[in-house]
Amino acid sequence: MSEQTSTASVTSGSVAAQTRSRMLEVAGLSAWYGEARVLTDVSIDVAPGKVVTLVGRNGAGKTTLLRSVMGLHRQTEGTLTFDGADLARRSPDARARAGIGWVPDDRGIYSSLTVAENLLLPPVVHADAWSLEKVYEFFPVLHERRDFPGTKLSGGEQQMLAMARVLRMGSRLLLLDEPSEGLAPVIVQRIGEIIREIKGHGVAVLLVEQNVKFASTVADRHYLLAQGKVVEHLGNDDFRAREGELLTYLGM
Ligand SMILES: Nc1ncnc2c1ncn2[C@@H]1O[C@H](COP(=O)(O)OP(=O)(O)OP(=O)(O)O)[C@@H](O)[C@H]1O
Repeated sequence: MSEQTSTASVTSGSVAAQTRSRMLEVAGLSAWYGEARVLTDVSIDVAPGKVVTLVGRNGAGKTTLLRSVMGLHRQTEGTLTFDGADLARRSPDARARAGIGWVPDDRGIYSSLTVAENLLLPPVVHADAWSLEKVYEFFPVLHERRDFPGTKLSGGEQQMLAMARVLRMGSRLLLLDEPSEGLAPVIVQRIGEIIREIKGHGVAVLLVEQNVKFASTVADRHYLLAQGKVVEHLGNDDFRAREGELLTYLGM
């Protein structure tokens, strides 16, 4: 898949032509680390209740894109809007208050705190915040483990806790960085079910994922990143149809 042909299919693809309601809109985003440009003119969008993935090889720029949306990476150009409001000058805290929830790849669980304390520590930042009861109803395993310290949780439980924590804060857009990484297949399947259920609550998800099979079970659309550029934009049916090609391209 050469970058040239791929770019052509972006502009001619049916997905690009669709009109979608946009919760998050990233337009013409470029990002640098010092002199090194790692994102070039990236434009993506995510609608409420939809899951959109960023797929690409290591170093393609996926995490930098998520961090730029959260305001954790600031050496950028381009526009970022959330619910129609410009995010550019807002701090990560202000973006969280607007309803963007960051779930890092290391999950960021406080190991010395219990599950309940991890859930209750961050402030509720938005009126759409899930109550603790709703969180426990949705994630029964967190209720069972509510008095366990973070250190005693499995990787899958930590991932659920990290997602639950931002839902309790009131996030309406979850930024998930490789949620399936390092988890057993059966747990990955459960995380997939949770992501699909979250959609039903109107929550949007922007998901960085290298696991193409997993991505195809949860997502509505996919952006393929290569060397900091969007080289493909595919609906999930096209993504599934081209799964073999994409796996080869990703070196999997
Ligand atoms: N703190 C940093 N300083 C300098 N360069 C960085 C830094 N973080 C990432 N990079 C570089 O930016 C590019 C994009 O990295 P990024 O982590 O966004 O990619 P990725 O697609 O998420 O890959 P991975 O899955 O390996 O994290 C890579 O070339 C990486 O080496």
